[in-house]
Amino acid sequence: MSAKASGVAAGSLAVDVTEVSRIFTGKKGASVAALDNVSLTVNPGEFVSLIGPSGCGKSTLMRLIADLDTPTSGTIEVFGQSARQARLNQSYGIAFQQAGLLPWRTVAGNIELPLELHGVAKPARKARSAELLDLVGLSDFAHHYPDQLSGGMQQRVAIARSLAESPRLLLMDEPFGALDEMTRERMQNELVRICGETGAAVVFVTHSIPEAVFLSDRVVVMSPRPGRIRDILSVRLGETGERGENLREESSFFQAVSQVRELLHGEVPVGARGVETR
Ligand SMILES: Nc1ncnc2c1ncn2[C@@H]1O[C@H](COP(=O)(O)OP(=O)(O)OP(=O)(O)O)[C@@H](O)[C@H]1O
Repeated sequence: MSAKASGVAAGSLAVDVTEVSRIFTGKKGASVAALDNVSLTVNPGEFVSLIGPSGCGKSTLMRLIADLDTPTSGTIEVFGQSARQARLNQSYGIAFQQAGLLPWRTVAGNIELPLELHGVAKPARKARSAELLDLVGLSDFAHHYPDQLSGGMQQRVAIARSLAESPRLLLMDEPFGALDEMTRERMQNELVRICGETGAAVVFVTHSIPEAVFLSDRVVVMSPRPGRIRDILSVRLGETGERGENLREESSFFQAVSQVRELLHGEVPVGARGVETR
C-alpha cells in the first residue's frame, strides 16, 4: 500500500503532501536539492515521525508544511486547505527545538500570547492557560519567568502554548532535542498523554529512533540528500492514551527500534515486514 493510499478521503487529511520538491539556489547559482518528489499523508489524530540522516530535508519539509517556505514544485494541503490558508487560519500549533519563549512574559503570559493576539478576552485566556498548565504539570509555575525554569519545563511551556488554540495538528521539529534523557522520556510520556486527550495529529521530527518508535503511529524514514521517503513503517504499539513507561521494556518496542534502524541503514528490502512502501 502506498503512503498516499494509506490516507482517508481527500479533504479530511490533516496533512497532504503531494510530489513536493525543494531546490535551494545559492548566491553563486549552485543548487541544493533538499527534497525530491516527496509525498506523504497524515490522518487526523495520527502521530507521524520523520527520521533520517542530517541534512536529508526533515526541517525543510516541516517548514513547507508550516508555510514558512514554498515548494519548488508539488502541493501541500493542511485539512484540505493550502498551506498558506492553513497558516492564516492558525490550523496548527508549532513547537520547535528552541522553546522560543518571551523572557519578559511570565509562563502564563507566554501561554496566553496566541490567544491575546487573536482577541480572546482576559478571563477566557486565564482559564485556558490554567487548564494547559495543569495539562503539562506546571500549575505552580504560572507566575514564574522562563529563566526561572529548567530546559524541560520551558519546553513544556512551549508545548502548552502550541496547544493554546486547541489545534487539530501539531508540527514539532526536534522539540526534545536539547533535553537530558530522563527529562526527554518524561516529556515523551506527557506528549503521548496530551495527544490521547486532545486527539491532535502530530508531525514530529527527531534523530532518536526509540523516541520515534515510542511516540508514533507511523515512522517515515528518509534517505540522505536529496531527501526522499525511503520507507514508512507502521509501529503503533497500543492506543495513544494507553502507551506507558512499560512499553519501553517490551520486545515489540525493541523489534520496531531495530526495524527502523535497519531501514535507516538501508538493510531491509523495500516492502518487508509490515513496511508501507511507495
Ligand atoms: N535556506 C536554505 N538555503 C540553502 N540551503 C538550505 C536552506 N535550508 C536548508 N538547506 C539545505 O537543505 C538540506 C536539508 O536541510 P534540512 O535542514 O531540511 O535538513 P534536516 O534533515 O532537517 O537536517 P538536521 O537533521 O541536521 O536538522 C541541507 O543540505 C541544507 O544545507
